[in-house]
Amino acid sequence: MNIGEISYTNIIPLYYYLDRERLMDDGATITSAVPSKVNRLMEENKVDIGGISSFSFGKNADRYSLAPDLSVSAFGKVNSIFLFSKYPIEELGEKRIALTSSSETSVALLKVILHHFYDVAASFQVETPLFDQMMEQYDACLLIGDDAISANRVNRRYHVYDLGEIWYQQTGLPMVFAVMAYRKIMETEKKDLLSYVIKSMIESKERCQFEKFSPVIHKAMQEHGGDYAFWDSYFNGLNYEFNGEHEKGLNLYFRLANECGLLKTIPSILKFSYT
Ligand SMILES: C=C(O[C@@H]1C=C(C(=O)O)C=C[C@H]1O)C(=O)O
Repeated sequence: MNIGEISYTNIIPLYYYLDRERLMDDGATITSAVPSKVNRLMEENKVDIGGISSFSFGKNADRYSLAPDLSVSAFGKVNSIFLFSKYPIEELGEKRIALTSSSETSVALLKVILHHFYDVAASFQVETPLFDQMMEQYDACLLIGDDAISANRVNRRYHVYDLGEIWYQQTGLPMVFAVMAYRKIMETEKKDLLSYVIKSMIESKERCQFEKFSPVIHKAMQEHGGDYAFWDSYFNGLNYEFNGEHEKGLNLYFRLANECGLLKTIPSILKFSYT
């Protein structure tokens, strides 16, 4: 079984306390990459379970299932998914926007937000997430994860919009950026290991929450700089659950993405076949 791990700080709590040695002994491997790559590996059957973009789950809901009680979500500001813009968001009609190649959820979310909430038709181009280059060549750019955090630290020039905040203001629902999904076939092929992995991720999350994210905050400080208070507020602003509110938020996101032509069908999802 190959486990996909998103290489961004925001998802660390779900993986932090995994017993990697035991997983290796049980024949599991872990592949770490940016969300768009984990999504692709799972589509190609090279990853069997992993944190993936919720949008990618929506595209593949016929052959994926959701692991219970796990997500990367926000009820409001997410603090790492930003649109940086030379113009106020209302004025982005006919402007050119660079989109990070690392994301699927936020790329579709930006299109949903501009179309449904601002009635703005911009043009989009996917680019490597390099802030300065993107802003040299475009009117605005979308960055996520650690790239967005670094860019926001240095930015003094551009308007900054937090997509989690806009979504929450407009809908009153949480935005689910990543889900923990697995290929349905794992339920028959690797049932025991699948149960163990999901249980371990839930335990890892709960232990991080119990410790108020302290060890994870130190890890983030070492890897990315920034002080304790910054990362403390970052992790506390994220939400790692998946309950009825998340399900409502995700269903609305899928419906609006379908109305924009981004999703062919509205996936009927969220029936956990694993318990
Ligand atoms: C909160 C975040 O959520 C991420 C956003 C994703 C996306 O846009 O596809 C995918 C996985 C999440 O880890 C972030 O990266 O800042």
